[in-house]
Amino acid sequence: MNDEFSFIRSLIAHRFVESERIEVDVGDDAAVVIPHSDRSLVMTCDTMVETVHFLRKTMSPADIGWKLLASNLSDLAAMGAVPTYALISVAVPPSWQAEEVEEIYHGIYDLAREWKVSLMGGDTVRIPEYLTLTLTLLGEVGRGEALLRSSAKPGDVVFVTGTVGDAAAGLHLLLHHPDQRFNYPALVQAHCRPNPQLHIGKWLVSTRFRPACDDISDGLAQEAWEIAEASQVCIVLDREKIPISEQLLQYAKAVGQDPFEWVWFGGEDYQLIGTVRKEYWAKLKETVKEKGFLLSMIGRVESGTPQVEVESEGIRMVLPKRGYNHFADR
Ligand SMILES: Nc1ncnc2c1ncn2[C@@H]1O[C@H](COP(=O)(O)OP(=O)(O)O)[C@@H](O)[C@H]1O
Ligand SMILES: Cc1ncc(C[n+]2csc(CCOP(=O)(O)OP(=O)(O)O)c2C)c(N)n1
Ligand SMILES: [Mg+2]
Ligand SMILES: [Mg+2]
Ligand SMILES: [Mg+2]
Repeated sequence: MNDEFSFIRSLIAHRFVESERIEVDVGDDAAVVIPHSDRSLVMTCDTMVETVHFLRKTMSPADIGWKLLASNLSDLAAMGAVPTYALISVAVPPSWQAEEVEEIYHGIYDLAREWKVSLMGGDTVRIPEYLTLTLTLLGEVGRGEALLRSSAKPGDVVFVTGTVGDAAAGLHLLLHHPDQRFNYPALVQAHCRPNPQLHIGKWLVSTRFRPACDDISDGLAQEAWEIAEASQVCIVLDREKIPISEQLLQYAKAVGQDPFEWVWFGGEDYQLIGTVRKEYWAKLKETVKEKGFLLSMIGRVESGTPQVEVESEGIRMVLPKRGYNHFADR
């Protein structure tokens, strides 16, 4: 890598672009697109840092690219939005080769193609030590239709998509028992190649039931707390109803770990947690089967102190407001 400009050209050579609304493409000082006049613009941004979000031994370059876009798509899914354009900033240290960064872009493009996200530009700089990637993602949603953390109401049903805790168990496996990776493919997949739940987010908007919604990046407990606080309600989760995968239970048993540590506090599941009026739940559940989505009822919303409680065998306890926290040790 001895020329910044030819490096950028090689990175964007294979990008996915699909839009009739592009006025000025990559290559000028900034990109220009024509907005949809009747839709709201949705914006999000998430970063991945080597040693904090990945290590060379936990994820391949293509996995890192995929997950960078997936984590951003997941935030749009949580808003019920449809993704459109992305910008990527890469800060490359001397320990990473140009070919490896190109591999990262291949991972990004694989997922970008799936969701028709056009890469409209970015930035490329050097950094002394650790590879750092930031993706800014734009999307759209109908005016006033975005799903909010603040719309949970007493009486609502709490739901979650997919299974939870797999990504954290996958990380444990990749760090401590990498030789076991082929025995637990779902855990490795959950950590390295999460699938953002955009179909479900978009469908939730289309029902017009106005559910509350949040994506699970920092852990089920943390995200449930975010909804409880934003909506000023008490969320009661039923421990026995939390969807946990067979592989997670098997792996936890094999390595003598408490599966619920990963389920509640692990994070990076990129599933959606939300709440919806009780009378709409039955209708949601019907459509879910037809569409092949996995959506589980895991609790209820009550009035009272804004907090999250767990109920198990008739006993209720406050679930600690704990999850992944970048500054927990400061
Ligand atoms: N450094 C920052 N400057 C401005 N806004 C930020 C910054 N970091 C986070 N935010 C905003 O704070 C909110 C919560 O961020 P975060 O916890 O990262 O959300 P998520 O877990 O959904 O990615 C978002 O609206 C995000 O855009
Ligand atoms: C090497 C390594 N150590 C620890 C983790 C676990 N981890 C890192 S960041 C994170 C939470 C999600 O990232 P964050 O930047 O907080 O995303 P956001 O909530 O902003 O979407 C977790 C569980 C990891 N993925 N890799
Ligand atoms: Mg974030
Ligand atoms: Mg989020
Ligand atoms: Mg996020």
